[in-house]
Amino acid sequence: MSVVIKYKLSDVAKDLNVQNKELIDFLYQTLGESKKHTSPLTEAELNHVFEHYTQKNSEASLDAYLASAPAPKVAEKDILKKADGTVVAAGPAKRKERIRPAKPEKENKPAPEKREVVTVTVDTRITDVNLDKFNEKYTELASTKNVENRRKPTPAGNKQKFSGRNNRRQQPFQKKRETEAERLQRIQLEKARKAQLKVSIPDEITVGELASRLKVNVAQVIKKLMGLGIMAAISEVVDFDTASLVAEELGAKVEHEVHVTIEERLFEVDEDKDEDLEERPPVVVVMGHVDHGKTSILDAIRKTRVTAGEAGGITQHIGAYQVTMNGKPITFLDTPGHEAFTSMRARGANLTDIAVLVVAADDGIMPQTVESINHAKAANTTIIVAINKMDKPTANPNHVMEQLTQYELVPEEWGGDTICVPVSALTGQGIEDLLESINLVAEVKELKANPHRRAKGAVIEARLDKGQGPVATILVQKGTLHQGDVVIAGTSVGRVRVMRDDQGAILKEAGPSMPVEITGLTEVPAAGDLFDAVEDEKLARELADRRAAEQKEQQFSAYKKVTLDNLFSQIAEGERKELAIIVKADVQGSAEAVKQSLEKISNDEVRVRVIHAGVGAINKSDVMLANAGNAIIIGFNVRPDPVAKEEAAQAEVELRMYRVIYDAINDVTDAMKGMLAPKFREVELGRAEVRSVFKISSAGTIAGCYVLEGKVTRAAKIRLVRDGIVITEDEIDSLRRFKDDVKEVAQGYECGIGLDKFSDIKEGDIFEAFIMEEYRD
Ligand SMILES: Nc1nc2c(ncn2[C@@H]2O[C@H](COP(=O)(O)OP(=O)(O)OP(=O)(O)O)[C@@H](O)[C@H]2O)c(=O)[nH]1
Repeated sequence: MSVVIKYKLSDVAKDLNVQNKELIDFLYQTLGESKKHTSPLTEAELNHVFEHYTQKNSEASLDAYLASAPAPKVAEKDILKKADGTVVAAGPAKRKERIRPAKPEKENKPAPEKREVVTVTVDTRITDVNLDKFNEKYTELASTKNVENRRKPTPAGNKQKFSGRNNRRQQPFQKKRETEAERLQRIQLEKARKAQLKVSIPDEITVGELASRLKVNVAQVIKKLMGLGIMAAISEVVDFDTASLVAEELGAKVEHEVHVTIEERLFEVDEDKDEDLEERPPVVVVMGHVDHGKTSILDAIRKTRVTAGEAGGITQHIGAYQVTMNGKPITFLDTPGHEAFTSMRARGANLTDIAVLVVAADDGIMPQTVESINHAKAANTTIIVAINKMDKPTANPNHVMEQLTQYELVPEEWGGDTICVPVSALTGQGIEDLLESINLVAEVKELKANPHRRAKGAVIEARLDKGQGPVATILVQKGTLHQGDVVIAGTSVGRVRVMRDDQGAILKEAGPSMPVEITGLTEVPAAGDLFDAVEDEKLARELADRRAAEQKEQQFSAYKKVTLDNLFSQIAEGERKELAIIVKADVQGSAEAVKQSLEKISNDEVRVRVIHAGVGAINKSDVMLANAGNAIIIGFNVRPDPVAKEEAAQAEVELRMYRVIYDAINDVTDAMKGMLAPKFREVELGRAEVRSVFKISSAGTIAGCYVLEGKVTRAAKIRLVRDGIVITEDEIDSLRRFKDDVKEVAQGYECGIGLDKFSDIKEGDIFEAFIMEEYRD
């Protein structure tokens, strides 16, 4: 930003004792600036001019100067004498006068040009002219003439430097000079402040806020933005890049203001680099219908490690364990059923890589098998089918495989990609095959994690031990957990005191996919809570406190679970594009029928997706699945069991019971449409022709009409059409037959119609009567 100093060119010329024209030419030639004698010169121009003339003068040499200008010398000498009261050596004084300020003459007004020269030098120096440069020049001059310099040395040496303060002698101009000095000083200060001004700008900032942070006028910011091709009003938001461009243009130093959450400060949020990733064991969950042998298979698998010669010992139940197959460890979540699985998924922790679906070979696929399939699919987990109880004579694995195909699980041997392994938990037959298959799938999945970072994972289960305090089994998902690490799990913080594996062995560290039991937490975390090893315990406690407060708050303000009542607001707010439904019915046929009918009612705004359709009472597992997938449950001719009812109430999962399919379909359809913005369409009622127009003082303009077709009702709107052009649309103010107000007038009858606002009715106008009708698709 250039600072304009209000020195007219003519004044400067006078000061420098040159012709206006000379200065004008000089500026034009050197700077390309066309100036008039009245034009004010900017600070830069003044500097330029001053430098030029100073150099010119110095080149002339003092001797020559003194010798060649006796007349002014006398005058200046006089001035000096009078102002100082002392006689100052002529030579240096002469030189000083050219560059030194203030030799005002109280009684004898000095020659104007002399005064002005001084004034200019003072002012120029006070602005940001590089004083050193001029002092240097003066030093050179002074040193060459030092011998002749007979004046008393000044305190700064025997040369006088420009100081900006040696202007005391120019009394008549004192005031003006001071004002100018102050002004220039202020400008200088402002400049200095601007140069130093540091602004911190967030990712987004309003124009007004930016201006206030830059300590400038909003108009200036808007102008700069316009320069960048951005039209933005005071309240509009600009991004960091734009704002920083503006700020820099206005001379400010920009800092990026970043809001860092506690989580960001606490957790390592950066993505792992590919080169840091290392192979990790797969995490496997065993699922299936009740009594198909989940527990037996988990036990059978656990036994393999004893037979495989691994360190045996007393196996303690820690909710997860590892076995090694062909040198490769596999982690099993020892939680039959999908409880942990779903509760974790509801919290966003997808722990499992592979689901072993246990199907009894003699029983085939049962309702909970289907649930399990749906759970696994919803979690994007690869399914391996263990066809169990192969030792039984009634085992029919082919039948199981056939059934599986109905659920898009086509066995490998039939050309699909689902591995089916016949096993017997009882005899141990096929268990190793199962483990090998798991390794195979794991290999294909290329499961990797970075062990070289702070540990991150999830709580599998937790309990309060009388002796040890809170004990939690956690699964490390990435990083390595060390004894002594500070961890935060949900609202619980603590230092890992003792860390054990599933066989009770004390560990110092645990890497990815390793399940361990830890003590040292301050409170018992919930299964499914995510845990993070952190560096800053204090910050972790702060986060835990905040989480606890948030949890409380959430309990009070109902969590926005989808219900048929709020479905629409959620759709309208763009929060919901899909309505997930779980269907439970009395018989498979109805379940299928309800499922298909529901899926058909998807519309543009929302897709209905039945994530699970099964037979039997609504159970806890349905509620958990609904909770994890934010679904509603529709029961057809079935009831929820008491546990499910309680769980649903707690988790705020909506349960809807129907006895007629049609009602269920209708409710869902209504809920989906109910919140749509109402749509209107026009319904034509009839047309009337204006045959005469009356002006009645009490009623205004009345059109005497004849109803050509349809009818005209009192509530109708009227579109007035004249020669095929719509003149206006209005409402009916009065509708009369003879003297009576009527509700409607049918085709072939005459009536008088007064419009609400429009009165410029003409004979021959056509009144089209219509109503607006709300409708739904
Ligand atoms: N013959 C035979 N019986 C088995 C086999 N596996 C399990 N069983 C039996 O089937 C019954 C149920 O086995 P569990 O392992 O408890 O089945 P589960 O799926 O864990 O059952 P829940 O935990 O109740 O859901 C037990 O009586 C087991 O002995 C097998 O391979 N062959």
